[in-house]
Amino acid sequence: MACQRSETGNENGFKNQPTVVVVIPLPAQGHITPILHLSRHIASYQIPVHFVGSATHNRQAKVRVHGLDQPNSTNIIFHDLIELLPLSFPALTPSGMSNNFPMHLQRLFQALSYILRHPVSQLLRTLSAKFRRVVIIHDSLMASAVQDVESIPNAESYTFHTSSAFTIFFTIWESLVEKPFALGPNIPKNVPSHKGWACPEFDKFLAKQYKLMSLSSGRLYNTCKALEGKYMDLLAKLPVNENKKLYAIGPITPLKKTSKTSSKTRHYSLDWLDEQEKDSVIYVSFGTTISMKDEQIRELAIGLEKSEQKFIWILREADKVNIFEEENEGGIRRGHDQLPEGFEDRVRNRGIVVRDWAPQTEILGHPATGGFVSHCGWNSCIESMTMGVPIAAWPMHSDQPKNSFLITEVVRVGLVVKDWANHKHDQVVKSSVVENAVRKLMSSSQGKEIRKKAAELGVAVRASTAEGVKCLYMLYISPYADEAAVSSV
Ligand SMILES: O=c1ccn([C@@H]2O[C@H](COP(=O)(O)OP(=O)(O)O[C@H]3O[C@H](CO)[C@@H](O)[C@H](O)[C@H]3O)[C@@H](O)[C@H]2O)c(=O)[nH]1
Repeated sequence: MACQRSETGNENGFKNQPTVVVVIPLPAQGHITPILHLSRHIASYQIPVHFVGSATHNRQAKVRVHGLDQPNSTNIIFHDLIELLPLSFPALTPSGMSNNFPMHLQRLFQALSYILRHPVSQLLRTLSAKFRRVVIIHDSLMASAVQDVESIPNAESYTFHTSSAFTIFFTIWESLVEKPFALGPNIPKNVPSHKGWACPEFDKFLAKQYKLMSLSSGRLYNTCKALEGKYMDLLAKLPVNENKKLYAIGPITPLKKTSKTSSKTRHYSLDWLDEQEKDSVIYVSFGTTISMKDEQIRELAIGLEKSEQKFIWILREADKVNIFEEENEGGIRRGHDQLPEGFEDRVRNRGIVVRDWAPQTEILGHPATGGFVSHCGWNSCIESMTMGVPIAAWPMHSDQPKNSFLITEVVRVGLVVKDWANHKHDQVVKSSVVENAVRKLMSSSQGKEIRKKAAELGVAVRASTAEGVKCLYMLYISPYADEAAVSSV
């Protein structure tokens, strides 16, 4: 390796190193998690990583990541660039979009992407005086915060996309009035449109960030060729990506095998899974931006009960702007009122409802987990596909309908809970629909076929980790490493 490991793990210990990396996540869990995993990968090359955010969101990153105590984590230096969030973030008035869209986070995104610009710029200047090369990796929605990169000669920025290549390609494609080329015969034509799945304010913000992305030297995607090679090729052909380097660096999810040995820190859901048969449990979770209506929670509970399948259900509120505020308690729902009376007693031997932060990747990696009811946030999708677990897709907003289409119609490792093309977004999904979807995935011959396909895809996706690692290696080390070192990775 070209770089030496620092003994101290602090900034001063890296003075003689050629490269430093600065990462800037969007302040939402679905964006913080992948950029933190990416930071750990980079840090494992003995490159210092400066992780930038508000004090609140940096704390959130550290509290919720599973396994930050790995040795290379000492190479990650957190910068609380603003102490406390200086503004209050009331929800914007919804204007005709899906009820599920996280409007309260939208105001936070807008504010932070601008507030961070000045302190980020100062940090970059300090680092540029100490290191030969400053590499900035920013979330695709935080381009505003890094726009001063242009004025720093030894700095270059890369855009990190946290959604699928498929969704990003079709979102851009949809927005192009004049199509720059024809789509081939094997490219689906009936991909769900973005319209109605977000909100006009978000679309305006997205357009602004995408415009500023022209300043970056390349794009990083949390995907791999085995999964989305075709869509990476299409992205490369888009005019917006002309002269840009595109890297499929995924999967960046840690490929941690679930250990059977119990420990004090091990989550109780994993101990419960140890008692269950292989592929017998369905995991139910809707990420960190969705609060279901009480009526929907009841229908889901009845559907799970009637399906007679074993389950782990993560029942949480959407994250608020500050997850540590007392009234939010990190998304934990207070009381059990939303569940049908006696529900938890009746399902005691075959289901558990989890209200705290669950170790999702370990649950998905457990041999007893045989299916996943998911909203199709991209992290959940790629974590599930990496672990070879099939998905019952229940998209709610933003990129989720397109991700769901990719899972169910393109790579075919899942089935839809509901036909969303003909469904009002805020309409309650009935218990019978949930029951049928869960049964189909867990105990029908069609479900068995899908599970087999998901297991095969999992093997290919896990094998791609080496390819993703090579991409990262070339991105961060190659200007200073010899060819032999590059090809040996
Ligand atoms: O108890 C929990 C709940 C969630 N997670 C993790 O939290 C992340 C959630 O991410 P994701 O599945 O992508 O869902 P969201 O939180 O909804 O993600 C937002 O960000 C994603 C990435 O851009 C988008 O694809 C989604 O639509 C958007 O809602 C995943 O890594 C999960 O493993 C846990 O570890 N434990």
